[in-house]
Amino acid sequence: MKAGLVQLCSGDDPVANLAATRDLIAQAAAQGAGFVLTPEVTNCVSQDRAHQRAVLQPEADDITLAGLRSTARELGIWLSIGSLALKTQGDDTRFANRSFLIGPDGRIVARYDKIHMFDVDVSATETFRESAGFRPGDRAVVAQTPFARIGLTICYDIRFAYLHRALAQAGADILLVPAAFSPVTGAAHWEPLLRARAIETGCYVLAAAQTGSHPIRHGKPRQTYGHSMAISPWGEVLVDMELETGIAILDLDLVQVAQSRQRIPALTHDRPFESP
Ligand SMILES: O=C(O)CNC(=O)[C@H](CS)NC(=O)CCC(=O)C(=O)O
Repeated sequence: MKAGLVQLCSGDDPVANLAATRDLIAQAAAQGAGFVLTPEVTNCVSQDRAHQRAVLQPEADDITLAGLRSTARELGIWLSIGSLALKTQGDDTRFANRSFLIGPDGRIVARYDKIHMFDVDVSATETFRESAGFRPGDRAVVAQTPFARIGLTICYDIRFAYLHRALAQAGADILLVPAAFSPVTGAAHWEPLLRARAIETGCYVLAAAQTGSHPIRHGKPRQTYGHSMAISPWGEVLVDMELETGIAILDLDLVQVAQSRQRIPALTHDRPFESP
């Protein structure tokens, strides 16, 4: 199976983002990818709540979800929509940051709501309060496909080793890490975090990222780190897309998952211990 990473510079207009995303997915499929991945918030990069209220939709009406399900069906590919910002139902009116795995028939095979919220003061000028706009999920997800079992995570989740360990121990061969990482924390932490999660779990780690200066017309400008990456189950960097938007294709060899875990079976060596 060939995988294709799509690196985007989404703005705050879902219509424009959908067109750009479909174009790159089609390029990846044309180059042989049977499994294509897009970044976090593929449909809309925005921190302007009023704008989000105006353009975001609930899952049932979302144009990006409907459009990309058609794309997956037309191209006959597996598609990870890294995430969509969506309106939710119920008393908690915050948005969902939700990832979807789409089958080659356009069916939704799995969905996952980001669990860990990026509520962080990176510096005096760079502060994030994701939980002010988004409501966290509370359920980890491993999806079965004919080629692999796939563990879903989103962005800041990468800092929580226990989630990745739980996904791998539940059978995941591949961990997905769609992201919109901050340039500052990306330069300091992105690659070692991805490599650590691959080494600890013996999983492939596939990380499609947002990159660059986003075309945002409402509210605060936003930059992201880029560097979409693929990491082998042994921890090697197979792909680093640097800063440009576009696609990268790689071969997935699931035998390497078993081989890595045979060499270092740490995943099966948990021990009970008293809390400190
Ligand atoms: O707000 C949105 O549009 C969608 N959500 C995101 O972009 C999220 C929250 S701001 N970004 C991250 O989790 C970056 C994590 C990160 O950079 C780190 O862990 O260092």
